[in-house]
Amino acid sequence: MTTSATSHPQTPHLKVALLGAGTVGSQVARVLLDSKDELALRSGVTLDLVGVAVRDVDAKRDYEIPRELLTRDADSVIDAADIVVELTGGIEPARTRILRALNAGTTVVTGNKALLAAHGRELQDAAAASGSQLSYEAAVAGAIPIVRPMRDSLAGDKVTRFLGIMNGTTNFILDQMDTTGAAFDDALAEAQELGYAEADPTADVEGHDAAAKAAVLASLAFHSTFTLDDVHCEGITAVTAEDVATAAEAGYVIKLLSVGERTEDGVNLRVNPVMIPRNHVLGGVHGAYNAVFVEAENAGSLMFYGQGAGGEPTASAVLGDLVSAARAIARGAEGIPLSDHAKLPAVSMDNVTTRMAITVTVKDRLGVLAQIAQVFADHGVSISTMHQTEDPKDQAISVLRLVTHTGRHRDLMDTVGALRELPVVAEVLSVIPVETGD
Ligand SMILES: NC(=O)C1=CN([C@@H]2O[C@H](COP(=O)(O)OP(=O)(O)OC[C@H]3O[C@@H](n4cnc5c(N)ncnc54)[C@H](O)[C@@H]3O)[C@@H](O)[C@H]2O)C=CC1
Ligand SMILES: N[C@@H](CC=O)C(=O)O
Ligand code: NA
Repeated sequence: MTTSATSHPQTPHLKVALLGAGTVGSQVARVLLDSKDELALRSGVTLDLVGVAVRDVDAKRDYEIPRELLTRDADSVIDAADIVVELTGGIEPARTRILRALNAGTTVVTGNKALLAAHGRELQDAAAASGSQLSYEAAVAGAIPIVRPMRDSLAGDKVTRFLGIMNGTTNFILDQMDTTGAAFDDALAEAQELGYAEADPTADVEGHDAAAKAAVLASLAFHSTFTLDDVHCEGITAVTAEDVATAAEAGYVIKLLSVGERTEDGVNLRVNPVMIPRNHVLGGVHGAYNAVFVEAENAGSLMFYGQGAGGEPTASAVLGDLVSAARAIARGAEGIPLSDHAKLPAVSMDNVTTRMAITVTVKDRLGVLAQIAQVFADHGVSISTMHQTEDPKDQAISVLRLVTHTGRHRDLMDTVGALRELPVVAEVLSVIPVETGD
């Protein structure tokens, strides 16, 4: 930290190094450079962007960063900085670079949920050992303040559950399929164009990004360490236009939900596509918007809503962390070590209770419905509604749409397994949990 630079002599100056100048990084650079005076007045600290480490200094960027700031030498800018902002993504070299900064006592701000969900504990320990700060508001639900409220505002409460829409790309795709009838691939291409998707959008559509966020948020909510492997994860690639249309006919909409739920034995973490009533508050979360509900013993229900992806919204979260970290450094404060003292284990899906919408095609024979009903009864699963239509392509086949009453996940999946084995069942077309909002 210095106080000698010329433009803002009255405030302490901090050197900021930026790693990565893509969708989010270029917007962070824009705010740091274009709003430097305003940020200094607001925070009492002048943030000097001293270097931007990139792979290609000549690449075209959303915001033109002065050429003299760009470098391919990440280590030099890290070593020269008071605060390092990591926005390159992925595990390596991001992990090594962040550790280099933290081990040297340098504050780090990152949006890298993939890294945090894999090596979060290692990074927290490095920060604790050197007294440096590690902040990552952008890593969960983009612009929405949720990491800080979970870490600080709810530190005196006991969180019992969070659930929400935490991936902008998949919400955008599902919303486009629902509202415009767009094809999956076209909606994904548009989400990529708008800067919502990860560098490899497989992470979005397979649910890994939402699962990483669930692990990061759960670690804070339940004072334990969870990784990506602890999250039951199903993406949206198996969701068809027919599923979306069928859900719509029944007054439902399909959303990719991320849930962290305290149980008797630990914490269940899951990400999967779920049918929710169209008039449910999560049914009204459109485009790349995200929403997170949190339930805590004393606070009751809380809801957080906002833009979950995109360069500018995500830059807002990064800048919030930056200003906050700068203020702490200026006061001489160290980072706050994050404890995982509760050490709650991740528990499997087996005992999670849910309702399930199951669509099967059956051979249209006498007694087929009785056979189907028997399979459900054998597994202790009760059917709530059943709707039979003729397959327009084949009159010998019927399409059966069933919705169950609430049952244990394991019983429901065993039922589906038994249906697959039943000779009268031609195909199990889809199996989607139903959230009733009760
Ligand atoms: N795009 C979004 O809406 C959000 C992104 N994030 C996270 O923010 C981070 C950045 O995301 P985006 O800006 O969207 O990604 P991006 O792919 O647009 O930008 C990453 C940039 O880093 C550069 N880069 C990659 N490896 C590098 C290396 N080894 N050295 C120097 N530069 C390197 C790439 O060339 C690219 O320009 C990721 O961790 C992502 O998960 C978090 C919240 C929202
Ligand atoms: N790819 C992510 C970006 C924000 O975290 C998403 O679509 O939500
Ligand atoms: Na956030």
